[in-house]
Amino acid sequence: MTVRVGVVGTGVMGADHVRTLTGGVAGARVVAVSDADQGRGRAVAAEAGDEVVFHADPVDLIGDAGVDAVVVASPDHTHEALATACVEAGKPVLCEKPLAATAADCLRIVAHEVAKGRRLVQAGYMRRFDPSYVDMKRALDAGSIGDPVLVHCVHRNARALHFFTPEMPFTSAAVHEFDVVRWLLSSEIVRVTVHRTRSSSRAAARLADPRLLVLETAAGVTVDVEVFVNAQYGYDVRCELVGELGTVSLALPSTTVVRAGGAEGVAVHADFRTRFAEAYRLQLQAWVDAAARGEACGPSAWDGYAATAVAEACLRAQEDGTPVEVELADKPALYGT
Ligand SMILES: NC(=O)C1=CN([C@@H]2O[C@H](COP(=O)(O)OP(=O)(O)OC[C@H]3O[C@@H](n4cnc5c(N)ncnc54)[C@H](O)[C@@H]3O)[C@@H](O)[C@H]2O)C=CC1
Ligand SMILES: O=C1[C@@H](O)[C@H](O)[C@@H](O)[C@H](O)[C@H]1O
Repeated sequence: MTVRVGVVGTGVMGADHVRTLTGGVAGARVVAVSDADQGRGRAVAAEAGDEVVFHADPVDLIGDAGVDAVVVASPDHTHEALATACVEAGKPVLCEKPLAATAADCLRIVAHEVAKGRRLVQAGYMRRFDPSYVDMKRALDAGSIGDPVLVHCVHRNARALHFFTPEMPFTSAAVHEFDVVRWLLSSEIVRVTVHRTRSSSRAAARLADPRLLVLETAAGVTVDVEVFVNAQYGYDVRCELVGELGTVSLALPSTTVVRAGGAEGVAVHADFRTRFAEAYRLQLQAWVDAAARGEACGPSAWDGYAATAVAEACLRAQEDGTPVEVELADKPALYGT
């Protein structure tokens, strides 16, 4: 079966997903796109193929009988309404992270899905499909490093995007760490502390950057996260799990090492699109395969809610630097124990 996919939002990520679905994912065909910017949307549609339909209104794309499943890659504040419309239409949706702009918005998506009685939403936390994170989890679950005690994370961007607000280092960047740590450790994050340091002179006026976060999980593991969205030199994501018997880390994301001019080195990625290209592809492939089976896989709407709830706890914690508890709603049975 070929899954006919509609993509809402054809900016940086949406256009990337259209290209990946067209050239790197088996069993899928992009049949429709939508974007508030008609020129951009129509250009991406034309590039994807003559038969790709452009819908000016994303709700029309979701309702299109020729669309089996939807990717939502429009801005965060649009996610709740669009993901909910997909659930109402009974169509699988891969919704870019964060699942929605606030934890309350995420929880409303969860409530719609629970009322529908089946999982239709996959949150776009693609690191769960990244081969090196997958290997880390495999090593941990196999007992190779013993029980985990600490995790060290680094999340650096070369430059914050023009639309970055002071909240976004938590709600848009570190939210990836919140998701991947919950998944790696199979444990909820229950408490957060946000440490300020001197801000980089390269940060925008209202942006405190970098930040150091300390997370505590229900199982008592402590996690530190450096989030630095104006690190200048490139895109750099690191993670090391420390266990009672050893450690496991992400390897340098490079296939070659260059030795020249008396130095040895690897290239640093410019942004997430190249660093996580294979993760985005594997995420889409898993989503398409699950949609063809009438199932859902990967991070759920509940996972999307939990990650954003941690981000909101960080926003409260930054006010005076004291630890803040993460309050989660009761987890519906649809999402397991
Ligand atoms: N998983 C990941 O690593 C990444 C995820 N993202 C997420 O992807 C989403 C999109 O981000 P970018 O592509 O960077 O943004 P972008 O600004 O490049 O693209 C967004 C597109 O959505 C369109 N749009 C705005 N409102 C719309 C609406 N109501 N309906 C349809 N189209 C609409 C805009 O015209 C624009 O073309 C965000 O939620 C962001 O957080 C972004 C970067 C990386
Ligand atoms: O989701 C993403 C961006 O929105 C965010 O701005 C970056 O910091 C992340 O690394 C990237 O994966």
